[in-house]
Amino acid sequence: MTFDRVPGVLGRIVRERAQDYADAPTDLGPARPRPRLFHAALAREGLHLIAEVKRASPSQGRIADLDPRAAALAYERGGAAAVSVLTEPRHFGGDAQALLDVTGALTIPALRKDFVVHPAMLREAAEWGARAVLLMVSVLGEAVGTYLEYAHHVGLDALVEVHDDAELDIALAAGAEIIGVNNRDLTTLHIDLRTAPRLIRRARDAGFTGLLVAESGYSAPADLEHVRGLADAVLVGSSLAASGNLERAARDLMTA
Ligand SMILES: O=C(O)c1ccccc1NCC(=O)[C@H](O)[C@H](O)COP(=O)(O)O
Repeated sequence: MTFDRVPGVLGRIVRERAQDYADAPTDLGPARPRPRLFHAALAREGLHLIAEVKRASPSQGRIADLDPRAAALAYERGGAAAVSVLTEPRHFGGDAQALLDVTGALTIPALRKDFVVHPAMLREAAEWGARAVLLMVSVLGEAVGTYLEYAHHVGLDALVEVHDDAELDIALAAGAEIIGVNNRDLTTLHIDLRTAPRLIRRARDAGFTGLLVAESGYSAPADLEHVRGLADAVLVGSSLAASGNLERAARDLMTA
């Protein structure tokens, strides 16, 4: 699979990741049971927080020198239902050890947040203790259905991310159980908080009965009013990571 058609910053990142995994074996190993712990954490009544361990990003540069384990434990104490851990090294300051440190310490489930371009990344995520992976329709296109099967094979839930109507149609056709709508256009890095509520309504109108996650750009309780009663969860990184007190920031953000 080549990624020449993926534009902008995102294109650069995914081509780098494809190069990183160019020689990795495609074998997923034996099938593992899927306990659906990430799904279960978000499926209860109400709006849940997926708090992200995010040390840097293309839009913000350096955010905070977080210790991943301490950060994730603070998020857990602050009421997060799940954590997202970046493992992309060049632009987000992530690595395998960050995920291993988090999954070794937490009781809530962890999502491996990376730019999945190769089946080996799913096998790794399972081996490193993640309960879910991010699959981006903007990167994988129609192949997201195949990657969804790979994720399930290794026992992982998948957060299938979309940003526009065409990507949502692909996620629905692929049989996604959890769809994330990213408010951030990953080509321009522009954030529009109207994107998630619009596409979430569209998914429900199309008969989608799975879980819906609103992603990116949330920093205050008032921001969440756009998605309260619509989304099952919000995925928040930069504002929490930069707060200086992750436990309190997580708790304060979700207080209606
Ligand atoms: O965050 C970025 O600048 C970025 C740039 C290019 C590709 C992906 C990027 N971020 C991934 C995400 O969408 C976020 O990490 C996640 O949704 C949390 O967003 P935020 O709360 O705005 O940090």
